[in-house]
Amino acid sequence: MSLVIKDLTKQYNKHKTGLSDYSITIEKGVLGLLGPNGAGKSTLMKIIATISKPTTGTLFLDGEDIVANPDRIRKILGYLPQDFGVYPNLNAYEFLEYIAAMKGVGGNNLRKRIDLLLEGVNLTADAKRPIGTYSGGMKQRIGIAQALLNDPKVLIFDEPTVGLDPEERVRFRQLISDLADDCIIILSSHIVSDIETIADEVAIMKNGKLITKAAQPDIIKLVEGKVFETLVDNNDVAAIKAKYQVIDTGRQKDKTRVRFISHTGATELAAATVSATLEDAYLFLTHDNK
Ligand SMILES: Nc1ncnc2c1ncn2[C@@H]1O[C@H](COP(=O)(O)OP(=O)(O)OP(=O)(O)O)[C@@H](O)[C@H]1O
Repeated sequence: MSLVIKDLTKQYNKHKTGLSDYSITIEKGVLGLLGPNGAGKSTLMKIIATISKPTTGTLFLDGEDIVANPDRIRKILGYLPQDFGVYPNLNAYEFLEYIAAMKGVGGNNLRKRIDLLLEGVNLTADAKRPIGTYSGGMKQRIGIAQALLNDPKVLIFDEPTVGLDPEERVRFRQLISDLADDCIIILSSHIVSDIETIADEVAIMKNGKLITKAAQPDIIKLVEGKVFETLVDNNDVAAIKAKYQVIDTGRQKDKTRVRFISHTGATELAAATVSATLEDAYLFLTHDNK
């Protein structure tokens, strides 16, 4: 299965561009979308979910035009939007039955499927109380369950880990990795460590454009050898910030540990290269002076 997106542009109005000449090919497995606010992640996901139409450009799923024939993807789609709304008076069972009816999912196995999904998102014990009484994280988990109702082959999760506690993040990761062999899974997050642990490939976006898409090790390679750490007096941090892209700082007794990027080394500082992470690469690639 492959989703081929070519030269996609979404112009919301004269001044607002959601995506600009965006091309990407997405295969089976988990693709993580990383990008700062307004990068165009939700816009891309809405267009793939056929909620929104591109201004120009094409999307083909296994060779079929999904802008012209949205039903082709809708039948096999699971989608968790960023602003997922629930019906507060329904309990989890009733809500999932309602969504199943909307999606045309039925049959003898529906009850069993709902039970399995509720178990998968750890909501079995709370399934009979109104969703309006749920915490933010529990609502997010019912959102994840509804996206999986129709046994989808294309799964789109916009910020799925928002509101989830660490234990539930692990559970979500497990759920996704069980599905990844068989599906295209696209998910966005602001949290680099979430993407790092879930995604096979990462697409880094900024200002409606794709900066790069590759397997994680290949993205990290782009900054390997350029990431340094040094321990300096607290008063010296500002001078380093003025000269280099500082990724992170942390207090260490009466000094400050500074992690920064340099293309040419930093011989004036007693700095050593350290092994790069996805977060280093992400911050480097989306830095304003890039
Ligand atoms: N309905 C809309 N009308 C006008 N402009 C919009 C609309 N939706 C999004 N935009 C603009 O399109 C650009 C991309 O927004 P989008 O929501 O896709 O980014 P994002 O990467 O998902 O951001 P975030 O991480 O904040 O959710 C932004 O400049 C945004 O203001």
